[in-house]
Amino acid sequence: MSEDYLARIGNLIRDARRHQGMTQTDLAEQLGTSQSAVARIEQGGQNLSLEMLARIGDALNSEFVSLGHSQPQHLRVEGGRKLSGEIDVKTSKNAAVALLCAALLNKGRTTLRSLARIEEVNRIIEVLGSIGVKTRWLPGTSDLEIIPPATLDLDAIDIEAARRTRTVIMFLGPLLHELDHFQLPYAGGCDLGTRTVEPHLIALRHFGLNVLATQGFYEASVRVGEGPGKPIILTERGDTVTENVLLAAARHPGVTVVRNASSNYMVQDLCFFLQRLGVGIEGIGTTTLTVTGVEHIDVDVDYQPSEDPIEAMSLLAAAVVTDSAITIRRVPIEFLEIELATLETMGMQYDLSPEYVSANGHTRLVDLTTIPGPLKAPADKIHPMPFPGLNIDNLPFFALIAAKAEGTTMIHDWVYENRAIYLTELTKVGARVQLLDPHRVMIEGPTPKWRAAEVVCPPALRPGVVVLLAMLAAPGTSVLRNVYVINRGYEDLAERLNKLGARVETFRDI
Ligand SMILES: CC(=O)N[C@H]1[C@@H](OP(=O)(O)OP(=O)(O)OC[C@H]2O[C@@H](n3ccc(=O)[nH]c3=O)[C@H](O)[C@@H]2O)O[C@H](CO)[C@@H](O)[C@@H]1O
Ligand SMILES: C=C(OP(=O)(O)O)C(=O)O
Repeated sequence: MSEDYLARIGNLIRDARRHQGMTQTDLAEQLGTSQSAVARIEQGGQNLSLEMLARIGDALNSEFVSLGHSQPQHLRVEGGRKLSGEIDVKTSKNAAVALLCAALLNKGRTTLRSLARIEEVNRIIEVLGSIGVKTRWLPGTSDLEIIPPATLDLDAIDIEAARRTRTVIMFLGPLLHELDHFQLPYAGGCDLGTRTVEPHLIALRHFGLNVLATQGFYEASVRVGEGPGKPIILTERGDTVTENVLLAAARHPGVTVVRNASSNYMVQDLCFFLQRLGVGIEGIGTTTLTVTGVEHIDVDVDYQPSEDPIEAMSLLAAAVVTDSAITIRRVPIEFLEIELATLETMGMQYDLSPEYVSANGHTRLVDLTTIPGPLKAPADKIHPMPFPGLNIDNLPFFALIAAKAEGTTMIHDWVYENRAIYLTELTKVGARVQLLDPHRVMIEGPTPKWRAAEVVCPPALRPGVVVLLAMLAAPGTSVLRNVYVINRGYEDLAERLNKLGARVETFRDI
Protein backbone atom coordinates (compact mmCIF):
# COMPACT_ATOMS: atom_id res chain seq x y z
CA MET A 1 0.00 0.00 0.00
CA SER A 2 1.32 3.49 -0.82
CA GLU A 3 2.06 5.85 2.05
CA ASP A 4 -0.60 8.26 0.86
CA TYR A 5 -3.19 5.49 0.98
CA LEU A 6 -2.07 4.36 4.44
CA ALA A 7 -2.36 7.93 5.71
CA ARG A 8 -5.90 8.18 4.38
CA ILE A 9 -6.92 4.89 5.93
CA GLY A 10 -5.29 6.07 9.16
CA ASN A 11 -7.41 9.23 9.05
CA LEU A 12 -10.56 7.20 8.44
CA ILE A 13 -9.75 4.95 11.39
CA ARG A 14 -9.05 7.94 13.65
CA ASP A 15 -12.33 9.62 12.65
CA ALA A 16 -14.33 6.39 13.14
CA ARG A 17 -12.69 5.82 16.54
CA ARG A 18 -13.49 9.34 17.72
CA HIS A 19 -16.98 8.90 16.34
CA GLN A 20 -17.39 5.90 18.65
CA GLY A 21 -16.08 7.95 21.57
CA MET A 22 -13.11 5.55 21.98
CA THR A 23 -9.55 6.38 22.98
CA GLN A 24 -6.54 4.84 21.20
CA THR A 25 -6.07 2.65 24.30
CA ASP A 26 -9.71 1.43 24.09
CA LEU A 27 -9.21 0.42 20.47
CA ALA A 28 -5.82 -1.17 21.20
CA GLU A 29 -7.44 -3.32 23.92
CA GLN A 30 -10.09 -4.57 21.51
CA LEU A 31 -7.45 -5.42 18.90
CA GLY A 32 -5.07 -7.02 21.39
CA THR A 33 -2.34 -4.54 20.52
CA SER A 34 -0.68 -1.49 22.07
CA GLN A 35 -1.79 2.15 22.09
CA SER A 36 1.43 3.07 20.25
CA ALA A 37 0.56 0.61 17.45
CA VAL A 38 -2.87 2.27 17.09
CA ALA A 39 -1.19 5.69 17.02
CA ARG A 40 1.12 4.45 14.22
CA ILE A 41 -1.84 3.06 12.23
CA GLU A 42 -3.70 6.36 12.52
CA GLN A 43 -0.61 8.26 11.36
CA GLY A 44 -0.34 6.01 8.29
CA GLY A 45 2.97 4.59 9.50
CA GLN A 46 1.96 0.94 9.70
CA ASN A 47 1.33 -1.57 6.92
CA LEU A 48 -2.08 -3.17 7.39
CA SER A 49 -3.23 -6.65 6.42
CA LEU A 50 -6.79 -7.08 5.13
CA GLU A 51 -7.46 -9.19 8.20
CA MET A 52 -6.35 -6.36 10.52
CA LEU A 53 -8.48 -3.86 8.56
CA ALA A 54 -11.51 -6.11 8.95
CA ARG A 55 -10.86 -6.46 12.72
CA ILE A 56 -10.54 -2.68 13.08
CA GLY A 57 -13.77 -2.35 11.11
CA ASP A 58 -15.52 -4.74 13.51
CA ALA A 59 -14.18 -2.93 16.58
CA LEU A 60 -15.31 0.45 15.24
CA ASN A 61 -18.57 -0.76 13.73
CA SER A 62 -17.39 0.74 10.47
CA GLU A 63 -16.87 -1.09 7.18
CA PHE A 64 -13.33 -0.48 5.89
CA VAL A 65 -13.25 -3.75 3.92
CA SER A 66 -16.39 -4.75 2.06
CA LEU A 67 -17.06 -8.25 0.77
CA GLY A 68 -20.22 -9.91 -0.55
CA HIS A 69 -23.36 -8.67 -2.22
CA SER A 70 -23.35 -4.96 -1.44
CA GLN A 71 -20.42 -4.13 -3.69
CA PRO A 72 -19.69 -0.46 -4.14
CA GLN A 73 -20.89 1.23 -7.28
CA HIS A 74 -18.41 2.76 -9.73
CA LEU A 75 -18.75 4.99 -12.79
CA ARG A 76 -17.04 4.58 -16.15
CA VAL A 77 -16.89 7.80 -18.15
CA GLU A 78 -16.18 8.18 -21.87
CA GLY A 79 -15.07 11.79 -21.77
CA GLY A 80 -14.45 14.51 -24.33
CA ARG A 81 -18.06 14.77 -25.51
CA LYS A 82 -20.07 17.98 -25.69
CA LEU A 83 -23.43 18.20 -23.95
CA SER A 84 -26.62 19.60 -25.41
CA GLY A 85 -30.32 19.74 -24.66
CA GLU A 86 -32.37 20.52 -21.57
CA ILE A 87 -32.40 19.16 -18.04
CA ASP A 88 -34.66 19.82 -15.04
CA VAL A 89 -33.21 20.54 -11.60
CA LYS A 90 -34.63 18.17 -8.96
CA THR A 91 -35.87 19.20 -5.54
CA SER A 92 -33.19 19.65 -2.92
CA LYS A 93 -31.56 17.06 -0.71
CA ASN A 94 -31.21 19.50 2.14
CA ALA A 95 -34.88 20.49 2.23
CA ALA A 96 -35.87 16.83 1.87
CA VAL A 97 -33.99 15.78 4.99
CA ALA A 98 -35.39 18.67 7.05
CA LEU A 99 -38.93 17.92 5.91
CA LEU A 100 -38.57 14.22 6.72
CA CYS A 101 -37.64 15.21 10.27
CA ALA A 102 -40.48 17.75 10.37
CA ALA A 103 -42.98 15.02 9.47
CA LEU A 104 -42.30 13.65 12.97
CA LEU A 105 -44.14 16.70 14.37
CA ASN A 106 -47.38 15.76 12.62
CA LYS A 107 -49.69 13.01 13.84
CA GLY A 108 -51.59 13.20 10.54
CA ARG A 109 -50.49 12.15 7.06
CA THR A 110 -47.64 14.12 5.49
CA THR A 111 -47.14 13.79 1.74
CA LEU A 112 -43.87 15.18 0.40
CA ARG A 113 -44.16 15.64 -3.37
CA SER A 114 -41.38 15.15 -5.95
CA LEU A 115 -38.83 14.28 -3.33
CA ALA A 116 -35.30 13.62 -4.58
CA ARG A 117 -34.88 9.81 -4.63
CA ILE A 118 -31.36 9.80 -3.25
CA GLU A 119 -29.44 7.64 -0.80
CA GLU A 120 -29.58 10.29 1.94
CA VAL A 121 -33.38 10.19 1.79
CA ASN A 122 -33.30 6.37 1.73
CA ARG A 123 -31.21 6.28 4.93
CA ILE A 124 -33.65 8.53 6.76
CA ILE A 125 -36.61 6.50 5.53
CA GLU A 126 -34.85 3.43 6.97
CA VAL A 127 -34.35 5.20 10.29
CA LEU A 128 -37.97 6.42 10.37
CA GLY A 129 -39.22 2.92 9.51
CA SER A 130 -37.17 1.38 12.31
CA ILE A 131 -38.81 3.60 14.94
CA GLY A 132 -42.32 2.82 13.72
CA VAL A 133 -43.05 5.54 11.14
CA LYS A 134 -44.90 4.21 8.10
CA THR A 135 -43.58 5.56 4.80
CA ARG A 136 -44.47 4.61 1.23
CA TRP A 137 -43.68 5.97 -2.21
CA LEU A 138 -46.98 6.57 -3.96
CA PRO A 139 -47.03 4.27 -7.03
CA GLY A 140 -45.35 5.68 -10.13
CA THR A 141 -44.32 8.91 -8.40
CA SER A 142 -41.57 10.40 -6.25
CA ASP A 143 -44.19 11.42 -3.70
CA LEU A 144 -43.59 10.04 -0.23
CA GLU A 145 -46.40 9.47 2.26
CA ILE A 146 -45.40 9.53 5.92
CA ILE A 147 -47.60 8.42 8.84
CA PRO A 148 -46.10 8.39 12.35
CA PRO A 149 -47.28 5.81 14.92
CA ALA A 150 -49.04 6.73 18.18
CA THR A 151 -45.77 6.05 20.03
CA LEU A 152 -42.28 6.05 18.57
CA ASP A 153 -40.01 3.09 19.38
CA LEU A 154 -36.58 4.70 19.71
CA ASP A 155 -35.06 1.51 21.16
CA ALA A 156 -35.46 -0.14 17.76
CA ILE A 157 -33.63 2.59 15.82
CA ASP A 158 -31.58 1.40 12.83
CA ILE A 159 -28.19 2.47 14.13
CA GLU A 160 -26.28 1.63 10.97
CA ALA A 161 -28.53 3.76 8.74
CA ALA A 162 -28.58 6.59 11.31
CA ARG A 163 -24.79 6.71 11.48
CA ARG A 164 -24.52 7.19 7.72
CA THR A 165 -26.18 10.61 7.84
CA ARG A 166 -25.77 13.81 9.80
CA THR A 167 -29.52 14.40 9.61
CA VAL A 168 -30.26 12.26 12.65
CA ILE A 169 -29.23 15.25 14.74
CA MET A 170 -32.41 16.97 13.52
CA PHE A 171 -34.49 14.31 15.29
CA LEU A 172 -33.66 16.11 18.56
CA GLY A 173 -36.04 19.03 17.91
CA PRO A 174 -39.15 16.95 17.14
CA LEU A 175 -38.41 14.18 19.66
CA LEU A 176 -38.16 16.43 22.69
CA HIS A 177 -41.93 16.82 22.43
CA GLU A 178 -42.52 13.07 22.31
CA LEU A 179 -40.21 11.48 24.87
CA ASP A 180 -38.60 12.59 28.12
CA HIS A 181 -35.63 10.22 27.71
CA PHE A 182 -34.13 8.84 24.50
CA GLN A 183 -30.91 7.83 22.84
CA LEU A 184 -29.75 8.71 19.31
CA PRO A 185 -26.62 7.46 17.51
CA TYR A 186 -23.98 10.09 16.76
CA ALA A 187 -24.53 11.85 13.46
CA GLY A 188 -22.33 10.76 10.51
CA GLY A 189 -22.35 11.60 6.78
CA CYS A 190 -19.58 12.73 4.41
CA ASP A 191 -16.06 12.92 5.77
CA LEU A 192 -15.60 16.70 5.89
CA GLY A 193 -13.66 16.76 9.15
CA THR A 194 -15.15 17.64 12.53
CA ARG A 195 -18.49 19.45 12.35
CA THR A 196 -20.01 21.23 15.29
CA VAL A 197 -22.87 19.79 17.33
CA GLU A 198 -22.57 22.06 20.35
CA PRO A 199 -24.61 24.94 18.80
CA HIS A 200 -27.56 22.51 18.45
CA LEU A 201 -27.28 21.40 22.07
CA ILE A 202 -26.92 24.95 23.41
CA ALA A 203 -29.96 26.16 21.45
CA LEU A 204 -32.16 23.20 22.37
CA ARG A 205 -31.41 23.62 26.09
CA HIS A 206 -33.94 26.47 25.91
CA PHE A 207 -36.59 23.76 25.41
CA GLY A 208 -35.45 21.69 28.41
CA LEU A 209 -33.26 19.30 26.42
CA ASN A 210 -30.12 18.05 28.08
CA VAL A 211 -27.77 15.85 26.07
CA LEU A 212 -24.90 13.76 27.31
CA ALA A 213 -22.56 12.37 24.67
CA THR A 214 -21.63 8.80 25.65
CA GLN A 215 -19.91 6.06 23.65
CA GLY A 216 -21.36 6.63 20.19
CA PHE A 217 -24.73 7.94 21.40
CA TYR A 218 -26.44 11.13 22.49
CA GLU A 219 -28.33 10.42 25.73
CA ALA A 220 -31.15 12.94 25.79
CA SER A 221 -33.34 13.89 28.74
CA VAL A 222 -36.08 16.49 28.61
CA ARG A 223 -37.53 18.73 31.32
CA VAL A 224 -41.01 18.57 29.81
CA GLY A 225 -42.89 21.83 29.38
CA GLU A 226 -39.84 24.08 29.49
CA GLY A 227 -39.56 26.80 26.84
CA PRO A 228 -37.35 29.76 26.03
CA GLY A 229 -37.94 32.72 28.32
CA LYS A 230 -35.91 34.97 26.04
CA PRO A 231 -34.77 35.14 22.40
CA ILE A 232 -32.49 32.30 21.33
CA ILE A 233 -29.26 33.66 19.91
CA LEU A 234 -27.55 31.08 17.73
CA THR A 235 -23.79 30.95 18.16
CA GLU A 236 -23.40 29.95 14.49
CA ARG A 237 -25.64 30.85 11.57
CA GLY A 238 -25.90 27.19 10.59
CA ASP A 239 -28.65 25.64 8.47
CA THR A 240 -29.43 22.49 10.44
CA VAL A 241 -29.09 24.22 13.81
CA THR A 242 -31.67 26.79 12.71
CA GLU A 243 -33.89 23.94 11.53
CA ASN A 244 -33.51 22.08 14.82
CA VAL A 245 -34.67 25.14 16.75
CA LEU A 246 -37.62 25.62 14.38
CA LEU A 247 -38.58 21.96 14.88
CA ALA A 248 -38.49 22.41 18.65
CA ALA A 249 -40.32 25.76 18.54
CA ALA A 250 -43.04 24.39 16.22
CA ARG A 251 -44.74 22.45 19.03
CA HIS A 252 -43.79 24.74 21.88
CA PRO A 253 -46.99 26.52 22.89
CA GLY A 254 -45.89 30.14 22.88
CA VAL A 255 -43.62 32.45 20.96
CA THR A 256 -39.97 31.64 20.21
CA VAL A 257 -37.66 34.25 18.74
CA VAL A 258 -34.49 32.98 17.01
CA ARG A 259 -31.71 35.42 16.13
CA ASN A 260 -28.70 34.82 13.86
CA ALA A 261 -30.90 32.27 12.08
CA SER A 262 -29.90 30.93 8.67
CA SER A 263 -32.17 32.17 5.88
CA ASN A 264 -30.87 29.61 3.42
CA TYR A 265 -33.05 27.68 0.95
CA MET A 266 -33.69 24.57 3.07
CA VAL A 267 -34.61 26.68 6.10
CA GLN A 268 -37.12 28.63 3.98
CA ASP A 269 -38.66 25.38 2.70
CA LEU A 270 -38.97 24.12 6.27
CA CYS A 271 -40.66 27.38 7.32
CA PHE A 272 -43.19 27.16 4.48
CA PHE A 273 -43.94 23.56 5.45
CA LEU A 274 -44.36 24.41 9.13
CA GLN A 275 -46.79 27.16 8.13
CA ARG A 276 -48.86 24.48 6.36
CA LEU A 277 -48.89 22.57 9.66
CA GLY A 278 -50.45 25.64 11.30
CA VAL A 279 -47.28 26.95 12.94
CA GLY A 280 -46.93 30.76 12.84
CA ILE A 281 -43.61 31.98 11.43
CA GLU A 282 -42.57 35.56 10.74
CA GLY A 283 -39.32 36.78 9.28
CA ILE A 284 -38.80 34.06 6.65
CA GLY A 285 -35.78 35.00 4.52
CA THR A 286 -34.26 37.08 7.33
CA THR A 287 -31.97 36.24 10.24
CA THR A 288 -34.66 36.76 12.91
CA LEU A 289 -37.48 34.23 12.98
CA THR A 290 -40.50 34.51 15.27
CA VAL A 291 -42.32 31.22 15.73
CA THR A 292 -45.72 30.73 17.32
CA GLY A 293 -45.95 27.04 18.14
CA VAL A 294 -48.90 24.65 18.19
CA GLU A 295 -48.86 22.00 20.94
CA HIS A 296 -50.66 19.26 18.98
CA ILE A 297 -50.36 18.97 15.21
CA ASP A 298 -52.66 16.50 13.49
CA VAL A 299 -53.30 17.49 9.89
CA ASP A 300 -53.12 15.84 6.48
CA VAL A 301 -50.65 17.97 4.60
CA ASP A 302 -49.04 18.07 1.14
CA TYR A 303 -45.83 19.92 0.38
CA GLN A 304 -43.33 20.05 -2.47
CA PRO A 305 -39.89 21.45 -1.64
CA SER A 306 -38.09 23.77 -4.01
CA GLU A 307 -35.40 22.96 -6.54
CA ASP A 308 -31.80 22.35 -5.48
CA PRO A 309 -29.45 25.31 -6.07
CA ILE A 310 -26.45 23.01 -5.63
CA GLU A 311 -27.66 20.63 -8.32
CA ALA A 312 -28.25 23.65 -10.58
CA MET A 313 -24.67 24.81 -9.95
CA SER A 314 -23.38 21.27 -10.62
CA LEU A 315 -25.12 21.20 -14.01
CA LEU A 316 -23.80 24.65 -14.83
CA ALA A 317 -20.26 23.46 -14.02
CA ALA A 318 -20.84 20.41 -16.27
CA ALA A 319 -21.68 22.78 -19.14
CA VAL A 320 -18.65 24.98 -18.49
CA VAL A 321 -16.13 22.16 -18.25
CA THR A 322 -17.38 20.56 -21.49
CA ASP A 323 -17.75 23.91 -23.38
CA SER A 324 -21.42 23.14 -23.92
CA ALA A 325 -24.64 25.06 -24.44
CA ILE A 326 -27.37 23.43 -22.36
CA THR A 327 -30.59 24.69 -20.82
CA ILE A 328 -30.94 24.05 -17.12
CA ARG A 329 -34.62 24.33 -16.26
CA ARG A 330 -36.11 25.14 -12.86
CA VAL A 331 -33.04 26.95 -11.47
CA PRO A 332 -33.84 28.55 -8.05
CA ILE A 333 -32.31 31.85 -9.09
CA GLU A 334 -32.61 33.62 -5.73
CA PHE A 335 -30.19 31.06 -4.25
CA LEU A 336 -27.70 31.30 -7.10
CA GLU A 337 -27.41 35.05 -7.65
CA ILE A 338 -23.99 35.56 -6.05
CA GLU A 339 -22.64 32.54 -7.90
CA LEU A 340 -23.86 33.96 -11.23
CA ALA A 341 -22.53 37.43 -10.42
CA THR A 342 -19.13 35.87 -9.65
CA LEU A 343 -19.21 33.88 -12.89
CA GLU A 344 -20.01 37.07 -14.79
CA THR A 345 -16.82 38.65 -13.44
CA MET A 346 -15.04 35.63 -14.93
CA GLY A 347 -16.59 36.36 -18.35
CA MET A 348 -19.32 33.71 -18.26
CA GLN A 349 -22.30 34.36 -20.50
CA TYR A 350 -25.75 32.87 -20.20
CA ASP A 351 -29.40 33.60 -21.01
CA LEU A 352 -32.19 33.60 -18.44
CA SER A 353 -35.90 33.03 -19.09
CA PRO A 354 -38.52 35.14 -17.31
CA GLU A 355 -39.00 34.06 -13.68
CA TYR A 356 -41.71 31.67 -12.55
CA VAL A 357 -42.61 30.21 -9.15
CA SER A 358 -41.71 26.83 -7.70
CA ALA A 359 -44.44 24.42 -6.55
CA ASN A 360 -43.79 25.55 -2.96
CA GLY A 361 -45.50 28.80 -4.00
CA HIS A 362 -42.53 31.00 -3.08
CA THR A 363 -39.15 30.25 -4.61
CA ARG A 364 -38.35 32.12 -7.84
CA LEU A 365 -37.18 29.90 -10.70
CA VAL A 366 -35.69 30.51 -14.16
CA ASP A 367 -34.44 28.44 -17.07
CA LEU A 368 -30.76 29.16 -17.66
CA THR A 369 -29.01 28.55 -20.98
CA THR A 370 -25.23 28.45 -20.90
CA ILE A 371 -23.20 30.12 -23.67
CA PRO A 372 -19.71 28.61 -24.06
CA GLY A 373 -16.80 31.03 -24.27
CA PRO A 374 -13.42 31.87 -22.76
CA LEU A 375 -13.26 32.56 -19.01
CA LYS A 376 -10.71 34.43 -16.94
CA ALA A 377 -9.73 33.96 -13.31
CA PRO A 378 -11.49 36.32 -10.88
CA ALA A 379 -9.47 39.23 -9.50
CA ASP A 380 -10.11 38.18 -5.88
CA LYS A 381 -10.29 34.90 -4.01
CA ILE A 382 -13.58 33.00 -4.06
CA HIS A 383 -14.98 32.24 -0.63
CA PRO A 384 -18.33 31.17 0.81
CA MET A 385 -20.59 32.98 3.27
CA PRO A 386 -23.91 32.09 4.92
CA PHE A 387 -26.85 32.94 2.62
CA PRO A 388 -27.10 35.37 0.84
CA GLY A 389 -23.39 34.75 0.26
CA LEU A 390 -21.88 32.25 -2.14
CA ASN A 391 -23.07 28.83 -0.94
CA ILE A 392 -20.37 26.70 0.68
CA ASP A 393 -21.66 23.63 -1.16
CA ASN A 394 -21.18 25.47 -4.47
CA LEU A 395 -17.57 26.38 -3.72
CA PRO A 396 -16.05 23.10 -5.02
CA PHE A 397 -17.64 23.75 -8.44
CA PHE A 398 -15.73 27.00 -8.66
CA ALA A 399 -12.50 25.01 -8.42
CA LEU A 400 -13.53 23.14 -11.56
CA ILE A 401 -14.62 26.28 -13.36
CA ALA A 402 -11.37 28.02 -12.32
CA ALA A 403 -9.49 25.17 -13.99
CA LYS A 404 -11.11 26.28 -17.28
CA ALA A 405 -10.33 29.97 -16.75
CA GLU A 406 -7.19 31.83 -17.83
CA GLY A 407 -5.10 32.81 -14.80
CA THR A 408 -4.74 31.95 -11.12
CA THR A 409 -7.73 31.52 -8.83
CA MET A 410 -7.59 31.18 -5.07
CA ILE A 411 -10.43 29.22 -3.46
CA HIS A 412 -10.78 29.73 0.28
CA ASP A 413 -12.97 27.22 2.18
CA TRP A 414 -12.95 28.52 5.76
CA VAL A 415 -15.94 26.33 6.64
CA TYR A 416 -14.83 22.72 6.39
CA GLU A 417 -11.66 21.16 7.77
CA ASN A 418 -11.24 18.62 4.94
CA ARG A 419 -13.21 19.59 1.91
CA ALA A 420 -10.69 21.81 0.08
CA ILE A 421 -8.09 19.06 0.41
CA TYR A 422 -10.16 16.75 -1.79
CA LEU A 423 -10.07 19.29 -4.62
CA THR A 424 -6.46 18.29 -5.24
CA GLU A 425 -7.89 15.06 -6.72
CA LEU A 426 -8.51 17.18 -9.82
CA THR A 427 -4.77 16.99 -10.53
CA LYS A 428 -5.31 13.31 -11.42
CA VAL A 429 -7.35 14.39 -14.44
CA GLY A 430 -4.89 17.08 -15.47
CA ALA A 431 -5.92 20.22 -13.56
CA ARG A 432 -3.22 22.29 -11.86
CA VAL A 433 -4.40 22.55 -8.26
CA GLN A 434 -2.07 23.39 -5.42
CA LEU A 435 -3.05 23.00 -1.77
CA LEU A 436 -1.72 26.01 0.14
CA ASP A 437 -3.08 24.90 3.52
CA PRO A 438 -6.11 22.78 4.57
CA HIS A 439 -8.47 25.63 3.67
CA ARG A 440 -7.01 27.17 0.54
CA VAL A 441 -6.28 25.88 -2.95
CA MET A 442 -4.70 27.74 -5.84
CA ILE A 443 -5.80 26.80 -9.34
CA GLU A 444 -3.83 27.60 -12.45
CA GLY A 445 -5.95 27.71 -15.58
CA PRO A 446 -6.75 26.91 -18.21
CA THR A 447 -5.97 23.22 -17.79
CA PRO A 448 -3.62 22.41 -20.68
CA LYS A 449 -5.03 18.93 -21.27
CA TRP A 450 -7.68 17.04 -19.36
CA ARG A 451 -6.66 13.40 -19.19
CA ALA A 452 -8.63 10.27 -18.42
CA ALA A 453 -7.76 8.56 -15.12
CA GLU A 454 -8.93 6.04 -12.57
CA VAL A 455 -9.73 7.78 -9.30
CA VAL A 456 -11.24 6.62 -5.99
CA CYS A 457 -14.14 8.96 -5.32
CA PRO A 458 -13.27 11.37 -2.48
CA PRO A 459 -15.43 10.56 0.59
CA ALA A 460 -17.34 13.83 0.21
CA LEU A 461 -20.29 14.57 -2.02
CA ARG A 462 -19.38 17.77 -3.85
CA PRO A 463 -15.68 17.05 -4.45
CA GLY A 464 -16.80 13.63 -5.76
CA VAL A 465 -19.12 15.28 -8.29
CA VAL A 466 -16.44 17.78 -9.26
CA VAL A 467 -14.05 14.93 -10.18
CA LEU A 468 -16.83 13.22 -12.14
CA LEU A 469 -17.56 16.41 -14.10
CA ALA A 470 -13.87 16.88 -14.87
CA MET A 471 -13.87 13.34 -16.29
CA LEU A 472 -16.58 14.45 -18.74
CA ALA A 473 -13.98 16.82 -20.21
CA ALA A 474 -11.16 14.26 -20.42
CA PRO A 475 -11.02 12.37 -23.75
CA GLY A 476 -10.77 8.59 -23.22
CA THR A 477 -12.10 6.30 -20.50
CA SER A 478 -12.01 7.35 -16.86
CA VAL A 479 -13.21 5.37 -13.86
CA LEU A 480 -14.52 6.86 -10.63
CA ARG A 481 -14.62 4.24 -7.90
CA ASN A 482 -17.07 3.93 -5.04
CA VAL A 483 -19.59 6.68 -5.70
CA TYR A 484 -22.02 6.14 -2.79
CA VAL A 485 -21.38 9.71 -1.64
CA ILE A 486 -22.54 11.04 -5.01
CA ASN A 487 -25.71 8.94 -4.84
CA ARG A 488 -26.24 10.37 -1.35
CA GLY A 489 -27.14 13.72 -2.94
CA TYR A 490 -27.97 13.28 -6.64
CA GLU A 491 -30.73 11.23 -8.23
CA ASP A 492 -29.69 9.21 -11.32
CA LEU A 493 -26.93 11.68 -12.13
CA ALA A 494 -25.22 9.40 -14.67
CA GLU A 495 -28.45 8.67 -16.51
CA ARG A 496 -29.48 12.32 -16.56
CA LEU A 497 -26.08 13.48 -17.84
CA ASN A 498 -26.34 10.79 -20.53
CA LYS A 499 -29.60 12.34 -21.71
CA LEU A 500 -27.52 15.46 -22.40
CA GLY A 501 -25.06 13.44 -24.50
CA ALA A 502 -22.54 12.34 -21.86
CA ARG A 503 -21.49 8.70 -21.74
CA VAL A 504 -21.39 7.54 -18.11
CA GLU A 505 -21.95 3.91 -17.19
CA THR A 506 -22.48 2.51 -13.68
CA PHE A 507 -20.90 -0.82 -12.74
CA ARG A 508 -19.96 -2.91 -9.71
CA ASP A 509 -17.14 -5.36 -9.02
CA ILE A 510 -18.05 -9.04 -9.36
C1 LIG B 1 -28.52 18.82 5.54
C2 LIG B 1 -28.00 20.18 5.33
O1 LIG B 1 -28.74 21.12 5.25
N1 LIG B 1 -26.68 20.29 5.17
C3 LIG B 1 -26.05 21.57 4.92
C4 LIG B 1 -25.87 22.27 6.23
O2 LIG B 1 -25.22 21.40 7.13
P1 LIG B 1 -25.11 21.82 8.68
O3 LIG B 1 -26.10 22.86 9.02
O4 LIG B 1 -25.16 20.55 9.43
O5 LIG B 1 -23.67 22.44 8.69
P2 LIG B 1 -22.71 22.54 9.94
O6 LIG B 1 -23.50 22.95 11.13
O7 LIG B 1 -21.91 21.28 10.01
O8 LIG B 1 -21.83 23.77 9.48
C5 LIG B 1 -20.77 23.56 8.60
C6 LIG B 1 -19.50 24.10 9.22
O9 LIG B 1 -19.58 25.51 9.19
C7 LIG B 1 -19.25 26.03 10.45
N2 LIG B 1 -20.02 27.28 10.61
C8 LIG B 1 -21.33 27.34 10.20
C9 LIG B 1 -22.05 28.52 10.35
C10 LIG B 1 -21.42 29.63 10.93
O10 LIG B 1 -22.02 30.70 11.10
N3 LIG B 1 -20.13 29.51 11.34
C11 LIG B 1 -19.43 28.37 11.19
O11 LIG B 1 -18.26 28.30 11.57
C12 LIG B 1 -19.63 24.96 11.45
O12 LIG B 1 -18.87 25.06 12.62
C13 LIG B 1 -19.31 23.69 10.68
O13 LIG B 1 -17.99 23.28 10.87
O14 LIG B 1 -25.10 23.45 6.07
C14 LIG B 1 -23.79 23.26 5.51
C15 LIG B 1 -23.12 24.62 5.46
O15 LIG B 1 -23.93 25.51 4.77
C16 LIG B 1 -23.93 22.62 4.14
O16 LIG B 1 -22.64 22.35 3.63
C17 LIG B 1 -24.72 21.35 4.23
O17 LIG B 1 -25.00 20.87 2.91
C1 LIG C 1 -22.08 18.74 3.08
C2 LIG C 1 -23.21 18.43 2.50
O1 LIG C 1 -24.29 17.88 3.11
P1 LIG C 1 -24.49 17.15 4.52
O2 LIG C 1 -24.82 18.20 5.50
O3 LIG C 1 -25.66 16.26 4.22
O4 LIG C 1 -23.21 16.40 4.80
C3 LIG C 1 -23.47 18.71 1.07
O5 LIG C 1 -24.64 18.67 0.66
O6 LIG C 1 -22.51 18.95 0.33
